[in-house]
Amino acid sequence: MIEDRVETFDAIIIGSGQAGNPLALALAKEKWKVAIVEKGALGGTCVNTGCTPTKAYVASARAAWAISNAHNLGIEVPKSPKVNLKAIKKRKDKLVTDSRLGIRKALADSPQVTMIRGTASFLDKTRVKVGSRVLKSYKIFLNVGARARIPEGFDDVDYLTNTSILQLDKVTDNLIVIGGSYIGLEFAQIFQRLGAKVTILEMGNYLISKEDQHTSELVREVLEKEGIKVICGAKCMKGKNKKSGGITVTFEKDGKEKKVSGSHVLLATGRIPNTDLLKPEKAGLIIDDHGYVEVNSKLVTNVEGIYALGDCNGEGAFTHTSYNDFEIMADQLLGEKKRTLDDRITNYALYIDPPLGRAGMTLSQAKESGKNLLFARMPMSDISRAKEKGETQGKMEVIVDADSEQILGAAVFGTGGDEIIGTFLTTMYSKLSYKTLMNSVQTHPTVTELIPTLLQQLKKVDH
Ligand SMILES: Cc1cc2nc3c(=O)[nH]c(=O)nc-3n(C[C@H](O)[C@H](O)[C@H](O)COP(=O)(O)OP(=O)(O)OC[C@H]3O[C@@H](n4cnc5c(N)ncnc54)[C@H](O)[C@@H]3O)c2cc1C
Ligand SMILES: NC(=O)c1ccc[n+]([C@@H]2O[C@H](COP(=O)([O-])OP(=O)(O)OC[C@H]3O[C@@H](n4cnc5c(N)ncnc54)[C@H](O)[C@@H]3O)[C@@H](O)[C@H]2O)c1
Repeated sequence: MIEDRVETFDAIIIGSGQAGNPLALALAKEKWKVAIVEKGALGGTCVNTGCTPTKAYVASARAAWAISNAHNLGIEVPKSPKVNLKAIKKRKDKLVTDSRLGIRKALADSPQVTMIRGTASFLDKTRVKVGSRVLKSYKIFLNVGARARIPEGFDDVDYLTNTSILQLDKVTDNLIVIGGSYIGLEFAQIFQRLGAKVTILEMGNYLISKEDQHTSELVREVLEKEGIKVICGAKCMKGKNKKSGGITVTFEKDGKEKKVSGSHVLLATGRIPNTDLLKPEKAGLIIDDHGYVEVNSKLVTNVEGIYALGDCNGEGAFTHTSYNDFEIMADQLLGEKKRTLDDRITNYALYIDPPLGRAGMTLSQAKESGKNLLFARMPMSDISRAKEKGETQGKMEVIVDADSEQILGAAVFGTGGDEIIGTFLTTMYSKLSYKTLMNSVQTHPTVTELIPTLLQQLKKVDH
């Protein structure tokens, strides 16, 4: 009888991602008996195939770029740098392994936590199957993340994804990147800087289409200046392995069929949530058309006792949003029950170099809100610190609600943009008037010291 074999827990967590691990530890600390189920490597996407490895590669690519461009700062480098992808990968693998081992140790050190390896799927709304084991709980937390979406027409091709490209130990000759958004642009610049010839094919008319067109055009300029070929309005239809090696991609542009060939192709065409593996219908869970589990602002699904956190709930697709889901969940279960998704202000960075830091609304989104707006923009080329560094590409801009005086959104695309954006974000979370920031004295010489100057230039926006 199945009931004889059932193992019962106070909580079952499916997925050892950016929300699952801290939640397991927080619940265990309060003496809950917790099972955490993981089918792959501990730490999920961020640690193994996402943020950590890509940002390690961004650092190596930046070093290669700095050496190639050192003559601009008066340093003569005798010959072009030699890139050793094996060594770059080894450094990345150590960072990943250290992080993974840290998670394994933290979970193993907690006697209240049982780690179960395998793929979990629902039997019903309180029971989950993992191999031959059956687990039961009245509280089940889904943190199953997402995987690369493979578009139709590429099934029979030797394509790369964010996972397999990180296993290469030789830089590709010609890399075709399909998808001009976060994943595509970061890998495109990494590989171009490491010595590959890169072509980006993007279906939309602009790169990173979630941003304002002005930002998108500046990003394109930066990438093209480094030698990356960008083709927008290119819907990729299929790929074909060439007999002589390499791959040909067929795409449609302006109603015409075109082809481009390369030694490798990276599919960066979005992500699909791993909810299909859960057999969610057996628990009666509502899954939307894109595969996300629907949740309310407290992360509760339509089924009592089942919660969804991280990328799989469609409420954010970043490590910090997944971790914030953990914080909300912990507060709802163990704390003051005050934190919800409604408190979160959108923010992220695109880690090309220079990075794009973003907080809150874009200008187009702000215009759609119907509010009275103030807006200011300043090119990085006006900023002393950027000139001194010889890194003057990009801009800084801010949008303010003219009535409440609160900052609605900001973008810092330029040297240090991923860190500087935090100044705007903190002001937004503090609900301060922009004038507080405008009247602050910032350290010289920094890019941040120009934020007060930027705010002095705010002008009314005509809708
Ligand atoms: C290339 C790349 C770069 C990125 N860079 C950044 C960045 O710089 N900054 C940033 O904020 N975000 C970045 N992200 C996004 C970030 O990695 C994710 O948003 C983050 O990892 C949150 O994921 P999660 O917690 O929802 O789940 P994940 O970390 O994806 O974990 C889900 C886990 O669940 C497991 N699982 C799935 N189904 C089952 C099942 N049925 N049974 C058992 N286990 C299961 C999976 O194996 C996985 O380990 C990047 C993503 C990619 C792909
Ligand atoms: N810096 C970061 O924080 C970071 C970095 C990487 C990834 N991420 C996360 O990962 C998520 C996924 O990123 P992503 O870039 O894969 O997905 P995305 O959904 O943002 O972009 C996919 C792109 O592929 C294009 N595309 C789709 N099919 C195509 C086709 N057939 N031909 C040509 N173009 C096509 C789309 O138009 C789109 O621009 C992001 O939402 C982000 O949250 C974050």
